[in-house]
Amino acid sequence: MVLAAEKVIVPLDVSREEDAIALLSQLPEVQFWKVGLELFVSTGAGILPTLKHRQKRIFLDLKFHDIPNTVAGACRAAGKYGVDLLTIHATCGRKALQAAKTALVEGAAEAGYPPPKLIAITLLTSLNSRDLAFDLKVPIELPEYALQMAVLAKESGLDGAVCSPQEAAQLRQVCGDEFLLVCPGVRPKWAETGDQSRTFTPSEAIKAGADYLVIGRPITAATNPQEAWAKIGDELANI
Ligand SMILES: O=C(O)c1cc(=O)[nH]c(=O)n1[C@@H]1O[C@H](COP(=O)(O)O)[C@@H](O)[C@H]1O
Repeated sequence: MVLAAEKVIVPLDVSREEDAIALLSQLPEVQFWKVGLELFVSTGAGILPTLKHRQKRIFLDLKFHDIPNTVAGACRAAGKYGVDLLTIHATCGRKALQAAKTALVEGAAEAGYPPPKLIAITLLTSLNSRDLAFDLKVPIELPEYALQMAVLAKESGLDGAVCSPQEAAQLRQVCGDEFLLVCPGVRPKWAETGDQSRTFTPSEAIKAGADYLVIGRPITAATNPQEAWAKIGDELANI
């Protein structure tokens, strides 16, 4: 039996802090929340102390992508927030990933926090094989590309990767049990796919080896978010 509260991260993809706080209140069972670009760019870091005050875990998903010196500076600053997870694109390259990890650990230590886990975006779950081949001009198969990005992250000292659940089993096999796999692109059978391309259902994603599932709109855009959360909870409880 898998508990949704231990496995599901819900993104606060809203532009107003009051809407984010309304979601926290509507979904008290959710323990792990994601703060991403929309909320952070709209309102700044103000939501983070609110989440900490409520003893929630925080995934700060700012998807850094820059040169080593710049990502290191951003990671040092992010480490001071006391978050649990932080994202960077694997395509920053080895030197930037290594510098980011070092700076993140130092920043957290300076603020008296344990080191957050730094996880690498392998290939956004909205992209498909055609996008990769024809637009991004990457001449290798999509699963192999995602795997190589995860291997780069692991070799660079990162703690895990963000991947589609469709690639989770292969990444788990190659990167090992300690490597954290966080999977967006999760859609219950009853939910719309929207802009996600590489999806699995919650139970398929867990069975494939995901440590955490990021599930947003199927819950947060539902007419009744509490009911949607409960349905996902039932699906996971029956694995
Ligand atoms: O880093 C992420 O969390 C992320 C990576 C990725 O490849 N795909 C992806 O959808 N995400 C995030 O996961 C969330 C998915 O939300 P829904 O599509 O509403 O379930 C969004 O907040 C995205 O920013």
